[in-house]
Amino acid sequence: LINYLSPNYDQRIDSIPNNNHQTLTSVQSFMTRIIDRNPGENEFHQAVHEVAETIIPFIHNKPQYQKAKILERIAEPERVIIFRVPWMNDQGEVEINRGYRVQMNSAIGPYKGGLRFHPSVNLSTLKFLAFEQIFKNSLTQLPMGGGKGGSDFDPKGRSDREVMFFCQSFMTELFRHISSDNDVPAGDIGVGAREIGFLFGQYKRLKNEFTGVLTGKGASYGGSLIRPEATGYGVVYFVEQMLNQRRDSIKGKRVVISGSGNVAQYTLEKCIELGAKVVTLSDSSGYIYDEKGIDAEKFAYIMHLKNEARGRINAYADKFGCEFIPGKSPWEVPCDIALPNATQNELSVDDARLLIKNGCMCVAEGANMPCTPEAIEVFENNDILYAPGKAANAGGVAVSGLEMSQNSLRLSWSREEVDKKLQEIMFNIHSTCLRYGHKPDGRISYVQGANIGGFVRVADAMLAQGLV
Ligand SMILES: NC(=O)C1=CN([C@@H]2O[C@H](COP(=O)(O)OP(=O)(O)OC[C@H]3O[C@@H](n4cnc5c(N)ncnc54)[C@H](O)[C@@H]3O)[C@@H](O)[C@H]2O)C=CC1
Ligand SMILES: O=C(O)CCC(=O)C(=O)O
Repeated sequence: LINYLSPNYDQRIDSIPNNNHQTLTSVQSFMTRIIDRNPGENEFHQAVHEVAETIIPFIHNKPQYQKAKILERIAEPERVIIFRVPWMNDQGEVEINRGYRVQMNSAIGPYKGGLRFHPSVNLSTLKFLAFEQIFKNSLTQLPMGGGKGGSDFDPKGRSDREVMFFCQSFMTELFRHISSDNDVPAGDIGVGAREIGFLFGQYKRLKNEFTGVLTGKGASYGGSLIRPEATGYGVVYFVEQMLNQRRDSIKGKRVVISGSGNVAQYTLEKCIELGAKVVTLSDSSGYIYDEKGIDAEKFAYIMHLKNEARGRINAYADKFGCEFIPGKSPWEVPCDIALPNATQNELSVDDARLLIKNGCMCVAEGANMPCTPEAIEVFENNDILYAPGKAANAGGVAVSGLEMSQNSLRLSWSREEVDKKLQEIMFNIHSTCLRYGHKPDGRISYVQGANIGGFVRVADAMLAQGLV
């Protein structure tokens, strides 16, 4: 618990409406219970604490939510499935991984959220992601509950054949727990178009039916146009909304991006399109720094490098003659806007201070929970435009929701239609953040706005549905 209580915690919590010492005590006792019930799950504690800090003051004078223990119930998964995934590698050896699906909350729709294949995957990571997903999905205003799943399988360095065998074995257990009306997985780290294709093929074979049970499918078999682009584009649409609040825009801004996967790629593309200069990308080996800026031609190379050749980011530096900084994150590079798009807790309090010192004025999370709680506190205390992932990166799951609608209708909408809906959804999420994010001093906290805006809809649905 101490980890999450930073030195000026009292001061920070005092700035929230309806707050008093009782509120602080309530957050502490709530978190003590969460930590006792979920020992060792640090990422989950971190995600729940960030939400509790804003929701407990909000429900202070709302006895209906307190009496029904809505927050306590939201922090308890409805169901967790853990299973063995045996498969055979190219050398003919048996390998065993662990598969998971966390079905967190279905108050407003079927469980919805991605699958992550990465060696770091464990229950704590997936519970934090599934918990975040509840609020994010609610903010989209689409009928989607919260879920997340995955495996400690590492697709890196595996042949297509090995990835296919793994996906088939994973789905051979998962298929009995999901369906288009009860749980609809999608991609996340390590799960892209290739993996979704293999997973969908096996589901169809086992169930003998063609349904929209996964999103992020290829366009030729029911996928929505713009779904691959949606998370990254949505991040940039959200940044543009935040900057507009200050009568500013992204055009001409210097942008630092971490990651080079799906979210980073399409964030980069939209930044280029809107006239920003992106100077970095990264992967787990380090970052590239291209002072000239990454243009459309270089973007095409990255798409090939990461999605087809499946190479490392230093190949970009070799090809275009720029710097590669091994083992480091790009936050030391001066910028106007920082977009952490790789993974959780990749941006520390020291990184946050350095970014501000170097002139950064806006941070939006393409990744889930990439900034540590202490880094977020520094951003908010310094009046940096800071958008949490559950608001800024909601475009991906929003277009997944639109893919589900198209599958149900057995129709497909044009790129323009989907992109227009995506822009509207990001605009509405931004408005929701403004509506619920006002602090007593007149400033906007996007953290507070996103948490409360996401909570209300789920909480009201839970109240209406009784004690389930
Ligand atoms: N794909 C989607 O639609 C959505 C993804 N997200 C989040 O965005 C983030 C990135 O996901 P994707 O781009 O989909 O995955 P991806 O697998 O396409 O790319 C992940 C990127 O992060 C980097 N990375 C992973 N672990 C790292 C580490 N420990 N240190 C440094 N770099 C690391 C990888 O090298 C890669 O560049 C994740 O936090 C994910 O949960 C959020 C919303 C939707
Ligand atoms: O598109 C989806 O269902 C999942 C997206 C996702 O995993 C996320 O928003 O973090």
